[in-house]
Amino acid sequence: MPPASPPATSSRSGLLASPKVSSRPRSAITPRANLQLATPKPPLAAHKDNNVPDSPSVLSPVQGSSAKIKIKSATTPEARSRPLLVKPRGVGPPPRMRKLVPGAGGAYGAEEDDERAAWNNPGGLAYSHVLDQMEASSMLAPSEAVLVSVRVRPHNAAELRADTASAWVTPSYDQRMIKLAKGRDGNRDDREWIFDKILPPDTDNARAYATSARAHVRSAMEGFNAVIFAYGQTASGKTHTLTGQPDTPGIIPLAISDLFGQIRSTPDREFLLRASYLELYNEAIIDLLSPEVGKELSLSEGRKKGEVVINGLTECAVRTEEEIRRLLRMGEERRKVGGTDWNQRSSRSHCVFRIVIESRTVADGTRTPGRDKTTRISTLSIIDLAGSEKHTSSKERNAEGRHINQSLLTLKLVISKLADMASKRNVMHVPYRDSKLTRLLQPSLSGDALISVICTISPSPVNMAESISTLSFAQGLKRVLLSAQRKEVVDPEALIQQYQNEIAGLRALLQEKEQHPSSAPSKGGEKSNAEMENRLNELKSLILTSTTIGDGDAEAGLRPLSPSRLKYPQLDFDKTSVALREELHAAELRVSEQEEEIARLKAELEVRPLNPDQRCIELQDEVNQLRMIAADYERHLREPSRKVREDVDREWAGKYSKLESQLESKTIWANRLDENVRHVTAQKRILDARCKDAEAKLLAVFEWVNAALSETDPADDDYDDDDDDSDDLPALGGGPKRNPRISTDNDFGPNVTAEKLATLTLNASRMRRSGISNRDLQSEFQDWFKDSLSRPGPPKGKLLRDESVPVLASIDDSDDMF
Ligand SMILES: Nc1ncnc2c1ncn2[C@@H]1O[C@H](COP(=O)(O)OP(=O)(O)OP(=O)(O)O)[C@@H](O)[C@H]1O
Repeated sequence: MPPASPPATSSRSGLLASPKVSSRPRSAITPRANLQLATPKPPLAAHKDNNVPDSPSVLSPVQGSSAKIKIKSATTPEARSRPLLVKPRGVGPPPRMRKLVPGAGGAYGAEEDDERAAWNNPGGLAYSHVLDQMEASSMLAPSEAVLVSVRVRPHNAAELRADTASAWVTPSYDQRMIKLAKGRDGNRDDREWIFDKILPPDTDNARAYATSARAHVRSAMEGFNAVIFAYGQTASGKTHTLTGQPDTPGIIPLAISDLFGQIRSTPDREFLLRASYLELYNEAIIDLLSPEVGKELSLSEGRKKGEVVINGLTECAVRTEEEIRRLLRMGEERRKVGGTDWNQRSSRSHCVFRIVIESRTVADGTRTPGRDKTTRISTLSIIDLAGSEKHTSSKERNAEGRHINQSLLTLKLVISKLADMASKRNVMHVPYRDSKLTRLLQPSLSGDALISVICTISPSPVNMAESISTLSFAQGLKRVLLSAQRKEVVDPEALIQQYQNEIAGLRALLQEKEQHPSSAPSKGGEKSNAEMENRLNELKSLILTSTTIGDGDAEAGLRPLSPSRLKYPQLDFDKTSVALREELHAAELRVSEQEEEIARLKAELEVRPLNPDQRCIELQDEVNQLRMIAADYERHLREPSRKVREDVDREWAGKYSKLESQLESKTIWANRLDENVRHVTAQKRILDARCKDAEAKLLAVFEWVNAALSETDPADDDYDDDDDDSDDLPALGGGPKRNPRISTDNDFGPNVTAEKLATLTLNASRMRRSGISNRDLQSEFQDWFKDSLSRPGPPKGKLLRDESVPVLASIDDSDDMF
């Protein structure tokens, strides 16, 4: 069964200050830290452990210490205001004796001067340790100063291509100093910076946690508000440091593990943990754990001066590491990241991961409250600031960048004002309200929390200006004064106290019901036993003690450093036990199936003949038989198909030849038709010409006849030679009476003979004599003539070879119409 998701409470909560839970009246939820400080705060020992990063908590107060509640710095105000840029002249070797020793891959340098170190440190004490002791007087007490570390990331691939040299070095005589390496021209900017820790590029996240965060995490368990944040230009390694990767978990996952480890090793206290996660994107506060994705939250003033309340922030009570990790993953999926010109996954917002820790004493590891009635309430806040950045090629990124730069600028200003205040300079106003980031950080920056800042810088000379800017910000931070105090309150409304009260009430009720099962429900109301038991179990599970936290969690807490994790990097150690159990079950099923299969195969093998040669022969036979069958099958398979194909071929060949002969005769027909068309066209042309000729001739004939008629006057005796009708004919072809206008030559064509003309003329004269006028005669004659012309002649075509194709005989040129 999957573990129940952690209960979420929506609260009006002050970030980095006193936790608030909305279920309680606002007046009751503010821990009265200033009123009820019970346990004195002992001096913290961070500086002693500077060179032993893996040692236990360095800021945890020693139990039972009788030191003052608020630790004052051993230094004078003058010492506090002294700049932290300390150059240990007179201690370090003279510059000419130092030589630059490239770090791994030449990426980072460290100056080495063994001779000088031996000379200066005859006892063999680590040089930096000597310096630690020397510097101690000029440093603020850790409880009052911000712990500032500088982490130089390794060169990335692009930087390595451009220039493998690091812009920064840490001299071997002072592991807390960082300074600029010699430039290409051999010159060097002489500036040096000293911080609490310098983490060179080869530092892994586990070491970064041990040196820069563990003390703060453990202090938070002890009841001090603690803030850890990463600051640096974009792509300098803030997210890598805080979140990390599955194989190199960052400060947040390591802190979670550490918290649970601490609970395990503190049998005299019980704890209640609540987690929240928010981001500050373009000046809007977004709740990353709210069921309503992208829920925007508002800020308001708390009741105390400088207190800031985030209204409606979701806080989830968590029981196991896995639950917190799940919440973290959820928040990380929701937070705004985007590709920029410098970082493929750049954080586009400031993110705050926060755990509220409540704890109380218990007697001997039991749930019985101890004699101390106070509840410690503290907040551990881990903040991944978005990186300052230059103008990018994306519009959206530029808008985000403006907001990021603006809020970081305000943060710088606030820090510088606070540093001035610490130096007793007259500061009228600290501009917390100029950005939401500084408003959120106000309670911590104004001194209510232990602060550790990891400033990340790039090793590349290209980013030198930004790195120097980061270092000066870090320097300002070192001058800020803190006055964190343990938050121990006698608060009946502390959540852990409320839960304990409810647990006690439920237990009493259940006991009463057990003793008097028949009695009417009294204080328990309508709740059934089962409901009460469920609630009781839920509450019990939320209150964590060394006995309720399983070893698994504790082991998981040290995952990053565990040998198993190192040995099996491919394994997902973050899986829930339920998921792992399911996987195990599935794997077991598969194993049992495979075992069955193995058994079956074994049985089969046993009944097989053991002689391998025999088996080979058998198999060879089988193969041969199969080959024969296949060949036969192929033969039979091919036979019918061949026949079918032949039939089809034959059928199509017949069709083809028939169509071909049809095509041939059609072609002949078409050719002849074409020939005839051409022939007819030619004949038509001849006929047209002849018609024209005939018409011309006809006209000539008309003219001639008309002329003959007009010359043949019936009254003229000259024409009437005898009584014979023939006398009526005009004299043609010459004669004494012939009209001279009438040509005697036959120029009407060979067919219009003189006889024909004579007949015509005779007819005409006969008609005239019978009283027909000249005009009528002429028209009559014309009709006759036309009639004779239009009378159809005999068909002149004849059919050749094919009956359907008439082939016309040529018109005989001699075949005149007349
Ligand atoms: N110490 C380191 N060791 C190995 N890789 C690192 C280290 N620091 C950073 N990187 C790599 O450099 C790249 C940029 O780092 P990261 O995203 O942490 O930068 P950032 O400062 O959070 O940037 P931004 O402000 O844009 O979010 C990442 O690919 C990261 O894995």
